[in-house]
Amino acid sequence: MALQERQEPDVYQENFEPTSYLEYYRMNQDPVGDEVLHFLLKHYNATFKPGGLEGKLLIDIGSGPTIYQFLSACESFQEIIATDYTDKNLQELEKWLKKMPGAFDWSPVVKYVCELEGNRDKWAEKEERVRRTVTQVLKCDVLKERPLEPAVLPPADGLISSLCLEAACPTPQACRDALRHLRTLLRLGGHLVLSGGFETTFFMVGDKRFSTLPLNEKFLREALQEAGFIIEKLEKVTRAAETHLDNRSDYTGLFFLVARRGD
Ligand SMILES: C[S@@+](CC[C@H](N)C(=O)[O-])C[C@H]1O[C@@H](n2cnc3c(N)ncnc32)[C@H](O)[C@@H]1O
Repeated sequence: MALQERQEPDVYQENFEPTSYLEYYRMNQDPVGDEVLHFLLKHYNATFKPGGLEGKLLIDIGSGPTIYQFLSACESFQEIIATDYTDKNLQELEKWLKKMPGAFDWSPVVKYVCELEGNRDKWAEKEERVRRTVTQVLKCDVLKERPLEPAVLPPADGLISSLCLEAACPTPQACRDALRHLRTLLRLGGHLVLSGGFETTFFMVGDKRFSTLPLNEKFLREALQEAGFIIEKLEKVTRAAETHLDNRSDYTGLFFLVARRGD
């Protein structure tokens, strides 16, 4: 199938400012970011705790400039590869990974996850573990048949992706195709851990508005089945009343699912 040509100007390369986006993740300062973090961190912790998913290689699809999604997975995967579509996000990730000046302070979020794991004092150690485990930061485009080209990687044991597909896919068919593209990165029996918002049509990054593909449970179940995944767990939460007043995005809820790649 012909690659999805980008008609519109490259809104993410041009307008997605990592430092503006990171403002959502200043813990205890942003109700929307807190709602997302509390939900996702709880389920990442439950998914990657001892006895949960584990393996050699985990690839994060559409990492953005964030590292919260690695905090539990770094305990059960030997190597994590972060990926994103924009150069600025990849540079922001490198800033934190290499402890460069001006990097975002994730320590409140790291401490929160260490508390979930029962040892808040280990937060500095946890940060170093993430820095050791995230070995590469690669360019990614989920609309391409081979999302990570030109990089060629061994089949991953796991994929994670948070709040990316709804941002990256302009149509439902593009999302179905993206799931098929992601499947090619995963070994047979490997797991996809997918999370995001329900019914989101836009979100703001600073003063820039990004349109998104509104997802719902029915569509996700059908699209994942069509792409050859078996859903093993799907958690969801309705958006809290107090964040509905926040007009930076119109998501109605959040989902977190674990699916296995069938043969
Ligand atoms: C809402 S942000 C999510 C970032 C991060 N995963 C998180 O949990 O906050 C959406 C991300 O999707 C990325 N993106 C946009 N188009 C993409 C594409 N075609 N392929 C992969 N990622 C894309 C953007 O660069 C951005 O980092």
